[in-house]
Amino acid sequence: MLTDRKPIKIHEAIEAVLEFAKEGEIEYIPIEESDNRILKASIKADHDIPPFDRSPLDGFAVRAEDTVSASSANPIELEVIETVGAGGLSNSIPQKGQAIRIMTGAKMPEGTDAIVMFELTKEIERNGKTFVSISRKFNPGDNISFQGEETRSGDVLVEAGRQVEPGVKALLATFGYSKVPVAKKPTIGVYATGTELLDVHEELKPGKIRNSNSYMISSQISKAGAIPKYFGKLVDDFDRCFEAVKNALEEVDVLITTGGVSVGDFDYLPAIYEKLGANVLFNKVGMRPGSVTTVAEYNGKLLFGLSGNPSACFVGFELFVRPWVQIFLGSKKPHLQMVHGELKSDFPKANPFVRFIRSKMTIESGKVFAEPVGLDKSGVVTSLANSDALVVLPGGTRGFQKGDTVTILLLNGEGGTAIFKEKRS
Ligand SMILES: Nc1nc2c(c(=O)[nH]1)N[C@H]1C(S)=C(S)[C@@H](COP(=O)(O)OP(=O)(O)OC[C@H]3O[C@@H](n4cnc5c(N)ncnc54)[C@H](O)[C@@H]3O)O[C@H]1N2
Ligand code: MOO
Ligand SMILES: [Mg+2]
Repeated sequence: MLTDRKPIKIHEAIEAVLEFAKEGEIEYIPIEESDNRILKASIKADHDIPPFDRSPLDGFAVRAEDTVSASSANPIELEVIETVGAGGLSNSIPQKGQAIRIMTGAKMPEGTDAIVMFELTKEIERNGKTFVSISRKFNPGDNISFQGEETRSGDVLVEAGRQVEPGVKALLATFGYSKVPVAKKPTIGVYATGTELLDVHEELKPGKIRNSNSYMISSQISKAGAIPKYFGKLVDDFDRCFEAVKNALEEVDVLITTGGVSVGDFDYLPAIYEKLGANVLFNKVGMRPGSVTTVAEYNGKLLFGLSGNPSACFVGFELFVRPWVQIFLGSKKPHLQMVHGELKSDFPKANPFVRFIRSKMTIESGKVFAEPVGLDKSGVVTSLANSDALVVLPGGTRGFQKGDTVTILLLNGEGGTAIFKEKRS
């Protein structure tokens, strides 16, 4: 067993993984299924918005010149010759002294050049005809929503690499994208290793625990935008694990294993990588939790050997696997978003290595705070349910106090452009 492992820096490990990053192919999917997918092409306006001059009000389309002499002392009357609703078109061209009743969104009738809202008018019925009384002057162009005033044909409205959110979806629909060009999702295989693991439906037995990692990791894979393919759990048996890993690799873009990656007698992943002839990028990282995270490459495919300890497994995924997925999808912000904020409680433990503390982020009076949650050990699972951020405490430090400014990595949200880089180690 290889026990003299040399830890590398976190950013070096991330960079080593991203040497094997590649962008996936494009696929066209129905707009209804495009939520949260990443656009592979920018959205370009292929027509003006609005596409025609239209009324922004319910009222009357008039010839402005007819209103020149109108005042409250001297209102003018125009004959209403037609009514047009949104989606309809006028059939007549108003002549001097005539107007068209018009609704919001309807195309401006030919021959009219101003809109007067209902509230500024009075309607009069006389001799079977309808007239509208107007008591002020309107200028040509008053209250018209002009063609192209919002967007011109040819304008790029959303860049490739953006996620489809409700506002983006509105544009996709506006420009007729019934099929949306998005990045094809990579498939990421998951094997949980460990003779101690029970299935979720099984009763606890002495010495055994339920397998939580594969569910957690599958969920992290989906959240990162990829497709999880869970192959099952494996007992710690070299030959069975070797065959399983080798075969699974053929079916996926990336393979994650959890557990069996440290220096124990039954930690077989390092020997499996060796027998495979895989190129091990690193097998120890200067961080806690997740120090045993090992990444290997075989025929251009990455094998992530994440720790069996749930918190270490979680952090290993977020730091190393997530950016690979995000780049595959074409995201321009593949890393966890980094902010600075105030520590909400003391953290007295010394940190020989950089420490990622599961934390809850809050914003109070416009200031960012982070509060460590739960027990800070790599085997802990409960704190994960209550964290939405990782507080990063630098290595070589003797603990931190409430009120100290710290770096915080956000687990939710749109991601960031910068790779986390430790200042000291
Ligand atoms: N002599 C040393 N021992 C250990 C070292 C070391 O440097 N020297 N590192 C420790 C650290 S740090 C970690 S982290 C763990 C990593 O161990 P492995 O990745 O080999 O994982 P396992 O040994 O298989 O399991 C560790 C732990 O996690 C539990 N586990 C495993 N799989 C699951 C799962 N699917 N769901 C929930 N929990 C799981 C397992 O039962 C163990 O308790 O090594 C330390 N040892
Ligand atoms: O790899 Mo272990 O999680 O450092 O804590
Ligand atoms: Mg182990």
